[in-house]
Amino acid sequence: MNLKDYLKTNYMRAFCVLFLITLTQAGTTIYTYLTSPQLNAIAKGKFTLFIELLALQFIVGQVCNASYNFASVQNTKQTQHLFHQVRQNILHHYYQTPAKVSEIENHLGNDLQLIESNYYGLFFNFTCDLIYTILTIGTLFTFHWILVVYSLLVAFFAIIVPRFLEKYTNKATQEVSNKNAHFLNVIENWFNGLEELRRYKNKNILKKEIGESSSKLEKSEFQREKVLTYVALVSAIFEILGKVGVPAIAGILFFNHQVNLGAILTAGYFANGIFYCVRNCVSNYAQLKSTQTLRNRLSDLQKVKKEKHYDSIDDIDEIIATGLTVQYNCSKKISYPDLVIKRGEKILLTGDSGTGKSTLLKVLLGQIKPNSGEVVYKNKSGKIIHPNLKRLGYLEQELIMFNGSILDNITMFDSRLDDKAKIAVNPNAFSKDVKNLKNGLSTKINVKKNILSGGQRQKVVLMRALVHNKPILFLDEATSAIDRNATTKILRNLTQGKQTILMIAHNLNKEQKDLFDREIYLETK
Ligand SMILES: Nc1ncnc2c1ncn2[C@@H]1O[C@H](COP(=O)(O)OP(=O)(O)OP(=O)(O)O)[C@@H](O)[C@H]1O
Repeated sequence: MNLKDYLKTNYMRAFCVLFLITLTQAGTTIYTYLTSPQLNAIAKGKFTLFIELLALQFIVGQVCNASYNFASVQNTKQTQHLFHQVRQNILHHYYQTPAKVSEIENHLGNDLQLIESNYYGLFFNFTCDLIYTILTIGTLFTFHWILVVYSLLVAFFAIIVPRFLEKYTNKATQEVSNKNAHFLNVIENWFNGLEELRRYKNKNILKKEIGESSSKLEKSEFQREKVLTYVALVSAIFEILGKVGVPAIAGILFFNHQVNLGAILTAGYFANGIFYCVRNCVSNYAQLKSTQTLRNRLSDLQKVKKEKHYDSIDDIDEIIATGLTVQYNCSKKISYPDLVIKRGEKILLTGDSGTGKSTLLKVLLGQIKPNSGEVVYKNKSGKIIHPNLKRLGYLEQELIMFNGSILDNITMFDSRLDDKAKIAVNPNAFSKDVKNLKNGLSTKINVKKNILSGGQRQKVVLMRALVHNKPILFLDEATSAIDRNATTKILRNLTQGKQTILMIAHNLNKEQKDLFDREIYLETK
């Protein structure tokens, strides 16, 4: 994210902002310059000329006022438009590459805010100050070239010295972003379990964890402010040198009859303006640069990744897993028997708790890389293919619902599947549930206030996979919250279909188990 992106958002508007800023600053220079002929008119007793110059100053002042405010509004419009695009691009990135909610929140919230106030907002002020400085130093020529040389010399040092501190400001800003990401992460982790903490009266752990993270964020904010203050401090030394030096030189030139009386006062005004702006430019520039790492990171997030070519999931004829082992950090190694799952097979996966059933589904789905062994997908002619595993049907234990109607949650907002979804209701034992809901399938779901029971949610998510014709379904305890009769009905429907099914389930009765082609039992080793 940089100036080019700002310009690209709308070239015409960006040009308009630049034009208005230049107009404002040229006006401000003329406004100050008029003080010199006004003083000379007073010294020479020309009252009418003095009043005319005063009136001209008034008009110029009003023009500056109007153009500055208009530029400011247009700048805000341009920046917000750019941010809207950035947010869209980042969302696209996270659609392709999943991440923690807190990380996404940090980028879309805090980081963008930081860039808005410390980059685009500052750039506007920086440009105003820079244009004013150039115009004013140029105007000093009309008084005496020595004033220009002195101003340029002091301005040069005022700019160059603080640049050495740049790398520290950059580092400090990055640190604030990291600490903020960590803070949001801690909040997400601990507040998810707030109800449970209340139940067991565990306020202290919440206070401790959030407190520690908040304190680190506070320290990093303070450190950043400290570094920026040092930059401002160094800049202020040169500002004073310039503000005092220019009128002093103008005074010497006056006593040597090189400039008139008005020039002393006006050069003093200009010096105030120049060195105030130079100081602002320097500290603003340091802040602008301090956002560079962050801006680069957000730019990277906006790069559109080329979609990989995948084979169709409909071509999968066989899944073969050989020599699989998985070792999590803090638990013992899980070894799996070799597996061959043929197209259309209905397999029940059972075993004691913790034997690695859910982990196996995640390995087959490519979510977990095994420590050894491999999973290959083959087509009808026995050739290894590379399907997009994210497209396979998968029902996790944690069910994801969206704000929308129950029908939307089944069709995933694709109204072309409405009829299919309505047909799926009966064989999936959902008819009774629909009758009990006031608006049937049109009943709205709010994810924050879930109105569906655990079993009803399982039925909705199962129907979601079925109406989307997923050729392979991995089901992780997909019927665990559904009553026995309804489960039998659902399993009967499921096992009569063409899909390949690998389903983890506990406590199925014989009748239910017999619906499957075979059972894989994972043993504790
Ligand atoms: N994300 C993880 N990090 C560390 N260890 C994990 C993780 N997920 C699972 N495990 C460990 O791996 C082992 C297998 O877990 P898994 O959830 O696959 O078992 P399971 O057979 O599905 O259990 P259950 O029937 O109770 O759902 C367990 O010992 C568990 O503690």
